[in-house]
Amino acid sequence: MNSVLESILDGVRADLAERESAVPFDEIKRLADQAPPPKDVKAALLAPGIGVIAEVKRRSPSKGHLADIADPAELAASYAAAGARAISVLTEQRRFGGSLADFDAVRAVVDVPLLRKDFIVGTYQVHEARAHGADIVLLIVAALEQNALEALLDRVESLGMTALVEVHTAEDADRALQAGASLIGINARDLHTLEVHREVFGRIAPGLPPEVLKIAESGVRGPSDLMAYAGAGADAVLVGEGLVASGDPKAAVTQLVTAGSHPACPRPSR
Ligand SMILES: O=P(O)(O)OC[C@@H](O)[C@@H](O)c1c[nH]c2ccccc12
Repeated sequence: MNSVLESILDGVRADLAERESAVPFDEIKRLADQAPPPKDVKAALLAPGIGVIAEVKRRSPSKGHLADIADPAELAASYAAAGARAISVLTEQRRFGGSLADFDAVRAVVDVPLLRKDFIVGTYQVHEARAHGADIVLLIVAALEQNALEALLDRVESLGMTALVEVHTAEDADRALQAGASLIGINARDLHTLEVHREVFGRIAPGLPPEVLKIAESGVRGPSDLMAYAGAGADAVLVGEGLVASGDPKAAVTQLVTAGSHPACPRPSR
């Protein structure tokens, strides 16, 4: 595993150990069982047009500070009002400045499916995501051994949620399919250099079966990037920086949603 990812995971494990001692596993499981049922994520993503998954993101390892988000709930409500199909909330604290408090604030005000965007390393975090009302959980292939990936995917599905399985390479994509992923995110950001290479999507997506839903992750600056990803077979795009650092996230997400539902926007064939 590469060192950027390894050091992020070290921090994630340390923070997780603290939460596990504050709220024991049995308790988080009980809270997960009491949460309102998860939403039908695939139905939301299969609606006509290319979907936009809009992200609440304060900072990133590559750029540092991205945006002062005083009120994540207000930002998320504006995403949903503009027609975002789903909302992603970073909950990793050390590198991305996110938190479960941000997630809760967003969950309280929006009805669209919510993605817990974090580095999931164990089952505790999956139940924790459900306890906080998550519908989608990110599983990053590069961060997990194959047996862990498979066990976590089963756990996510057994709680009625949907796993977004993130890949960076064709080898990752094979592992995701092997694990049974039906929603795959192709992340254009290189894990080693942290640079974005948008053409990665077009290299990997054609090798995925048509019934797999494909999300293009990272590097969407505006409608023309959305159109390009759509032309390469994306069902939806996941956008963070391009919204939060735009100065007017509501206008930026509206432009993307409009482009994604425009008749000229390419559609995946299935
Ligand atoms: O801000 P961008 O370039 O629009 O990227 C969004 C999203 O793809 C990115 O936040 C992301 C993709 N996979 C991740 C895994 C962990 C943390 C963050 C991410």
